[in-house]
Amino acid sequence: MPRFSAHLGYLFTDRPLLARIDAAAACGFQAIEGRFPDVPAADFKHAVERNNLKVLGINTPQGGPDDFGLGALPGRERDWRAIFAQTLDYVTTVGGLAIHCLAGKVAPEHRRAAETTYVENLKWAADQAAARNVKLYLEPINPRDMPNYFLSELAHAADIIGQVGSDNVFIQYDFYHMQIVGGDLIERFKKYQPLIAHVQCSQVPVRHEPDGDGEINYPFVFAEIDRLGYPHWIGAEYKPRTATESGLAWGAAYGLHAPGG
Ligand SMILES: O=C(O)[C@H](O)C(=O)CO
Ligand SMILES: [Mg+2]
Repeated sequence: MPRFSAHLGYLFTDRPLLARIDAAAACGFQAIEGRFPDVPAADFKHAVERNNLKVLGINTPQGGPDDFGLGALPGRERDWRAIFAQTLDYVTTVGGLAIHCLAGKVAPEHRRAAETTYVENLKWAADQAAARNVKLYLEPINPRDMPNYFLSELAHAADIIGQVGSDNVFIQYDFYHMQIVGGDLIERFKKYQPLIAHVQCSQVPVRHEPDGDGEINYPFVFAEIDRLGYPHWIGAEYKPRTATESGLAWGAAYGLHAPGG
């Protein structure tokens, strides 16, 4: 049976972060994930515990306003180590499982250097994380939404993981990005399944609820990955059409509901 986690960077965004945690639990989510939190870790932990939720992955901070992560940025290695250490401390304090290592945006002429930087940064980070029982996730993000983002291809993510050579680095397979960059969602999921430790969902072309209004047949996708033995969570990472609570019909079969429903 598919299990869903609420991505707090996308759902319930009409309220502050700690109230989003309460709202996710009230709607039947049993786990949360998201961007680097803008509240102290102790407050986050308290909100998670009072709602009996699991914390899955947290992103590394984005860096400066023009960055989308620092993991692959040549010359920013010290900054990367600092934000990674900050994220690892946060994740372990709140009992989280993983860190999504944002790669950052890289101009075409710097991609070769960026590859070396990303691999070396991840080797260092994978050791740090493994020592504290935290996994690392890499997520290919489509270049239509995020031009110049270093990691947009699934095969590239798998290749980077091979170069890092750690058994603590995995793919975060977001069906939204995967549909835009290549489609063939289930065959590619099967091919890389041993490396996939988390998936996320939203509709295409508009990134809204994973319901019937779009390119992806989610009831089929959810049933199929379940049949294939996918044991991990599915992150609900979409932009609700209106209030998050009024758009949960897609999740009724999986225990999601409006508060009190
Ligand atoms: O944009 C995405 O799909 C990533 O999952 C993310 O968390 C970036 O903030
Ligand atoms: Mg995603």
